[in-house]
Amino acid sequence: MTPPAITRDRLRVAIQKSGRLADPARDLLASCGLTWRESRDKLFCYGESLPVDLLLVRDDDIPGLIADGVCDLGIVGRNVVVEYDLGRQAGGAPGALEEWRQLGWGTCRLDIAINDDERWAGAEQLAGKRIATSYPHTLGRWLSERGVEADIVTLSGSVEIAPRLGQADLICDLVSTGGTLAANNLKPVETLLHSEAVIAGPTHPLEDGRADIADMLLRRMDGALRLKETRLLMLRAGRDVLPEVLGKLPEGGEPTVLQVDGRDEVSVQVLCHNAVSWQRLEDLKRAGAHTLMVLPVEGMLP
Ligand SMILES: Nc1ncnc2c1ncn2[C@@H]1O[C@H](COP(=O)(O)OP(=O)(O)OP(=O)(O)O)[C@@H](O)[C@H]1O
Ligand SMILES: O=P(O)(O)OC[C@H]1O[C@H](OP(=O)(O)OP(=O)(O)O)[C@H](O)[C@@H]1O
Ligand SMILES: [Mg+2]
Repeated sequence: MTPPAITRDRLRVAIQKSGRLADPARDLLASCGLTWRESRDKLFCYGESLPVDLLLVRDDDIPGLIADGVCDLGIVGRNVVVEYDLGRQAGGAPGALEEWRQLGWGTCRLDIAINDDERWAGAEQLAGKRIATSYPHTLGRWLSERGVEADIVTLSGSVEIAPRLGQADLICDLVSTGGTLAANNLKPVETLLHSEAVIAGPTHPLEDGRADIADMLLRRMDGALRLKETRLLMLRAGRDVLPEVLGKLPEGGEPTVLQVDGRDEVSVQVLCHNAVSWQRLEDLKRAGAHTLMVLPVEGMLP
């Protein structure tokens, strides 16, 4: 069903109310200059500094809210987006969502895992087996791509104990450290999906004033994501050792070299787009630099 055309002059972003993605999502939006006032039931945040409101929901509800046009964007795991769209497609509807940005955190995998003491010989051995999962559509696609017919047992949680309870022969679930699998005597054997948090949005561009607001938010987000890793490296050095010191700077950045008043010394500043290691600082010190400082960058306009 095509959602009705909705006209709004404020952008609405769905984020997880509580759980793994809740705090990083709020931190990211706050780093874009967003401030908000929370409703009494803590389900809605009214954007004060920008016309961007937040809806606080369970992560599973985020794709549907976007597809129905209730929200414009959402911060959610790729695993949830993919499962939702495959579910729609299984029902004959077109996919409704796209990844507008990849955020690089909330990373995990959707893996097939079997009992520790079993041998893995490939997907064919799953024929006729019962597989417990909360991702029936993603698993279904993977199996059908391999021509394997298995029995998918859909569970909403505690998937890892299904084999022990006799509900299933193996599982397909999210894995990060692998600790939960190991605690349940299971081992991962195949990865169906590599996931991370994403900005999910509709497949079509936004209309009315929301398009400009979304552009601005995404522009700020791109800047914030880039700045997160960016550091300003500052140091001092005698003019005589400057070539050696410059040779030890991280690659990429263009250093600014300033004369220090009344001394035969310079101050060097350079933007680094990756972490500056202790080893790097020691190398610079050995080359003759002193008073080295690495500072986070809060904001930047080119
Ligand atoms: N072990 C993990 N390590 C890292 N990221 C994970 C892990 N498990 C899940 N994730 C990612 O974080 C998202 C949210 O996980 P969380 O456990 O908070 O969800 P949930 O229990 O479904 O919460 P909700 O109550 O909102 O439905 C997952 O959809 C996935 O993208
Ligand atoms: O590989 P690990 O680091 O052990 O993480 C994997 C576990 O994390 C998630 O569950 P979560 O802890 O969110 O509990 P839930 O299943 O109740 O959501 C996932 O469903 C796995 O059970
Ligand atoms: Mg959920």
